[in-house]
Amino acid sequence: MGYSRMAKCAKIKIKKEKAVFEICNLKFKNILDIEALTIDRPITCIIGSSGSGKTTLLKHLNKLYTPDSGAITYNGSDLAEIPAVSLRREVVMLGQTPVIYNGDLEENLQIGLRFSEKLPASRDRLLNALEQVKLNKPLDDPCLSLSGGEKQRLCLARVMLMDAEVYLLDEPSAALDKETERFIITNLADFVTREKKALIMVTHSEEVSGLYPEGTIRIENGRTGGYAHE
Ligand SMILES: Nc1ncnc2c1ncn2[C@@H]1O[C@H](COP(=O)(O)OP(=O)(O)OP(=O)(O)O)[C@@H](O)[C@H]1O
Repeated sequence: MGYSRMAKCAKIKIKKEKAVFEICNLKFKNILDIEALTIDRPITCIIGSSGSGKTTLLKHLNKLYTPDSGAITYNGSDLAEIPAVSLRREVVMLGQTPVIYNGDLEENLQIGLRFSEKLPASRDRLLNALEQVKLNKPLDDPCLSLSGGEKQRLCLARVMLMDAEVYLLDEPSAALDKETERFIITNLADFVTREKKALIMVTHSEEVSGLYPEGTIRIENGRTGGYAHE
């Protein structure tokens, strides 16, 4: 990227305590065209109509997609220079479709830690994670018979165990009723705030984005003007 384009973005950069992601002149196919975006609040909700590019943006933050042009930095380092495996130890993503493996709840909870070469969690931590997502099932219960919402909650518990710095969640409450949604999202938000981590979630739920008006970013036709309350 030319120096002048970076300088232009630097000028409009908003100084905050900790900039998590900064995006500058990102173009991707005809889907995203983001001139400048800083994502630096503890809780960020990405909203916008279907097909507007929300998931595509989230995938860029996890290096599942690479911009055609432009740059993304994570805490000041160019994402292009960070190996995907290292990034994903700190920045974990939960996609729209819950992925459940053969086996019981315990195996499904531990597998995220195993994939990222972290130590297994104790039984107490596993039970606590299930409590956080309101899933009252024994650890040795098989998973394949869980309902859609239960599978989604199990996957949420799995990522919460990862002790990441940033959680990227794509419609984490899509399969949940309103009461469970509120319980789980506020629990998650309390957890990331308490632990000084960041939560970036794509959501269609006005109940969820309504809880965090200052953290809401609207994206339409692949473009965004940043946080609604700058
Ligand atoms: N790798 C890709 N190649 C080509 N087109 C893609 C690719 N990924 C997504 N798209 C298209 O880009 C557009 C934006 O998709 P995206 O999944 O980011 O939307 P979204 O805002 O998350 O939508 P929804 O709310 O329905 O989940 C869609 O038209 C989609 O078909």
